[in-house]
Amino acid sequence: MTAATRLLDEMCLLTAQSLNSMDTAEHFQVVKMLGEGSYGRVMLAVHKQRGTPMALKFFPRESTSMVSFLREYNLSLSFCTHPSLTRALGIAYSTPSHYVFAQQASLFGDLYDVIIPEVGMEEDSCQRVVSQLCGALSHLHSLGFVHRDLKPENVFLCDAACRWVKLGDFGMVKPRGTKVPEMWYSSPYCTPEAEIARGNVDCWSSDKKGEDQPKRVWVLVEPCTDSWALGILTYAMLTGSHPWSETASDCCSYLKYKEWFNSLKSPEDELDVWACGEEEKGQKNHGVPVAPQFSCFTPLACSYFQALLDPRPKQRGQPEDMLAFLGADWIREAERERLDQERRKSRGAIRNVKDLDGRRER
Ligand SMILES: Nc1ncnc2c1ncn2[C@@H]1O[C@H](COP(=O)(O)OP(=O)(O)OP(=O)(O)O)[C@@H](O)[C@H]1O
Repeated sequence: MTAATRLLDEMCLLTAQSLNSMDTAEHFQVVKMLGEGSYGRVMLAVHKQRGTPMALKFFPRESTSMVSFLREYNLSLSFCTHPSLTRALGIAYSTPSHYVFAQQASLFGDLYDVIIPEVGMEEDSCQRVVSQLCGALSHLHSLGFVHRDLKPENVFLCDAACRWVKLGDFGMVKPRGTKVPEMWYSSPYCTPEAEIARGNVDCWSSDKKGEDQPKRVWVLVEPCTDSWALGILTYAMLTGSHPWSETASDCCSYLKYKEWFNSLKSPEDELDVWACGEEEKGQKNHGVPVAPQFSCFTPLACSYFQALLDPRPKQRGQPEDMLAFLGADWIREAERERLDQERRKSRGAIRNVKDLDGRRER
């Protein structure tokens, strides 16, 4: 346990004693909804006396434990001091139906809104986001916390061009080394190591009555979970799609990726492969061509993805190491022209969809 995680526990105990009940309308004018997730609704509000804008996050009391509410609030208040982390504002209270805390409001939506399906976003913007997220994650990791829920919906925008973004939603954050039950879910964001908990034959055991029960697999929380998610999120930003539909040993596109990954046996091999020409590459790469879903990327970007999307958790690259990959091209020139054209075409179409439907479904 780090000093920071001990302090977080202490602060939760102290704030539990001083959480007041309050009527939102007494102090705030609620302006509009900023977003909604599975745990809470977030409203833009203005302080009635001071005029200060803020995001109020409402957690229904019937489905939220006070402990998890206080952990999210105190973590955001005291440890999210990095400019790319969403900080709480020192206001927390309860109403008869909700627990509520106030956070800095990001007024330009979240990353989900700017990633155009099958097209992605501009490479420059993507690299700006990666650079900021590397800082935000490194900050959390250095304090001993792991975010565990990095995805487009949790990256909030402070301007339209992603010059300033903030990672938010700290509901899944856990101290590094905490024992948690491993969960597999059908998503590319799920790490390969979670497949052990997929409900496959190996994971089932018989209970006393001889009936099959899913066997819980306990694992330790590690920062490499965030590294994996950063790799998938970067792919989504650059292409508007995912490299595979689920990280599972029976998913064809994931298998193709693994075959390509395994063909690069050593770091020296890897450098050799990226240094040589297109034709040579197939041979040097032990005859395994680049996995098709990565063929639009430059060698530099391929190395970036292979570092973060390493199926071996212990060898996976850390966010702070990824800064070295920024600044040069990630998308091959021919592919970039096609994506630019698509982006110009789809801008109007996306606006129409949003105008008609409001917020897209998650
Ligand atoms: N501080 C903020 N400023 C602006 N928008 C925000 C802020 N916090 C949240 N949002 C918006 O509200 C949405 C839901 O918020 P959040 O992810 O915190 O809720 P959640 O219920 O914990 O979500 P999840 O289902 O991902 O766990 C976000 O995707 C974002 O669009």
